Amino acid sequence: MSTVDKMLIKGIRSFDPENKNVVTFFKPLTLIVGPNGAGKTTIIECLKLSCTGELPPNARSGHSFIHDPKVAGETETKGQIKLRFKTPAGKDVVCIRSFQLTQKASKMEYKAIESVLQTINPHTGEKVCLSYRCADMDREIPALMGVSKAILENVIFAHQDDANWPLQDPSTLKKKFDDIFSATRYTKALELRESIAQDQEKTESLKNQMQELERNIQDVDAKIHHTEATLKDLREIQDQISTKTAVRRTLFKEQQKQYAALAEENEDTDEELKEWKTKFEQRIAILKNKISKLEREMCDKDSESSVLKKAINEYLMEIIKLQATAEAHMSLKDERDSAIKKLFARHNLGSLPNAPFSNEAASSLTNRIRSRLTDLEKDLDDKKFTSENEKSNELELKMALDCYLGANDRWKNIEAQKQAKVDIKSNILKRIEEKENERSSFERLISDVDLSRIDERENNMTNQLAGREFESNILQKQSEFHGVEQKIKALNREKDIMARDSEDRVALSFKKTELEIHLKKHKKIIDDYKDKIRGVLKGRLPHEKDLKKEITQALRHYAAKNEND
Ligand SMILES: Nc1ncnc2c1ncn2[C@@H]1O[C@H](COP(=O)(O)OP(=O)(O)OP(=O)(O)O)[C@@H](O)[C@H]1O
Repeated sequence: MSTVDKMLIKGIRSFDPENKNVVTFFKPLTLIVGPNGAGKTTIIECLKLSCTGELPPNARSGHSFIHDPKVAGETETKGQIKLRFKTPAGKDVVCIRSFQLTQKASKMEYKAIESVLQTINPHTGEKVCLSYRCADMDREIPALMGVSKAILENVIFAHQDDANWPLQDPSTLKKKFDDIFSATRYTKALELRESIAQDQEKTESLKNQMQELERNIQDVDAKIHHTEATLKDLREIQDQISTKTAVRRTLFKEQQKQYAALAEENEDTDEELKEWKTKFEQRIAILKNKISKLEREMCDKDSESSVLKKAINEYLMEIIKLQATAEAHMSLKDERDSAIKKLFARHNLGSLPNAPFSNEAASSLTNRIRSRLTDLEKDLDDKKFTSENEKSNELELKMALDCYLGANDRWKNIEAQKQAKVDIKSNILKRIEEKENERSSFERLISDVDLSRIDERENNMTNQLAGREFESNILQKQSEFHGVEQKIKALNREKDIMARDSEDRVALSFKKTELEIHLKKHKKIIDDYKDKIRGVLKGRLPHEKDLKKEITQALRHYAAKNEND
């Protein structure tokens, strides 16, 4: 069962818009007691409005339901109802509805501002706020409470002004009852149920029909497949028949033709025909042999013809080449003739026969040209001789010119050097002049200085210096310095001696280690020899002074033994 826990009222009827007025509802019963005009009816009205969204009958479309702004001394009042209830499942839900009443110039304006539902997320424990349109909220809360809106409105939170609704006209009363008992919905549900049942029946029968049809379709499909396969086979057979018929027809036609071609009907016996057949076959074999032989011959002829074709081509190429050389020869001949003509014309060598010249004519003309050429060469040699003389003169002239040019260059160089030296000299003279000017200026400055005063100051200074006994101090410091130098020298000598000592010590330590190594080696050698002697003298080691004697005895003994052996 759904229960209402708490309600907050602000700015509704006589409830102050500034203060939060909270009403807590107790179980199993809450009594609301108060004087007239205290606000009891307002609490019920707020409960009803929260749950159903329905304003009370006397609210004048909300204008008189919200706290009057005139009473509050404002132009606008805001009202709020916050209702906390538990759903039948025990879930806490808070429903918040806010309103606003504004005093405009001529009239009041009522507005429902917002409708919010607050729930608590069971997983996180956080508040979840959902904003709703008023109409949606009015449907949502009765659904959450599990009580119909008509019961909430007309039974649970029935307003005192509407308390006589059971006495209203029958149509209104019926409607209310229908709403309360959800009669229309019930009839609708019944109708719906009936129609669903009918639909289900129809669906069942349709399903059955469908299954039957599917089965039929499957049968038909199978039949179609079977028929298709048969049809395919029949088509193949039909194709085969048509080809066979065509073959038969052609064969028949051929037979007919052969039959028509026969002059007369052969009346030979089978044996004769067989003999004729063998002969025919032999003849065919001979003919085949001939054909193959002819084919081979044809091949040979083909190869021969290809060789000949190649040769023809080569000859043709040669002919073309020869034609080209003949043409070139003719053009050379023309050139020769024109050259002869030109030479004859240039050197006035006489008359010429008509062109083209024959080879003999050309050679005689060439001889004439050659003789003319030899004459010209002779002339040339003569002229060359005279020109050589001229050349020697030219050479002399050239040498003289070269000498002149060289001398001219040298003169120019010397001139340039001379000019440079003149410039340097003028610079030096300038600097000398400047230095002389400087000197004269310094001399003038010195002449301006008072020499007598400077001398006097110098004398004073020397006197002061003499009074301070610098000389004796310098001598003393010099002797001290000498003494320190002596000490340093002595220390250096000592240092050298110590360095030499340390070197000697290092060398000594090296020698000691060497000595130890030698001693060890020596001892080892002695031990080895002692072992050997023990081995020879059967484990006996004689005293050092008898050692030599014993060894010589042993050696002799061994030598004698060896000789005897
Ligand atoms: N719009 C309004 N603004 C301010 N106050 C209003 C408004 N409308 C009604 N009131 C005041 O609210 C009070 C009405 O309260 P309500 O009728 O709830 O009281 P009650 O306790 O039910 O009284 P009763 O016992 O007579 O039924 C009145 O005092 C009325 O003057």
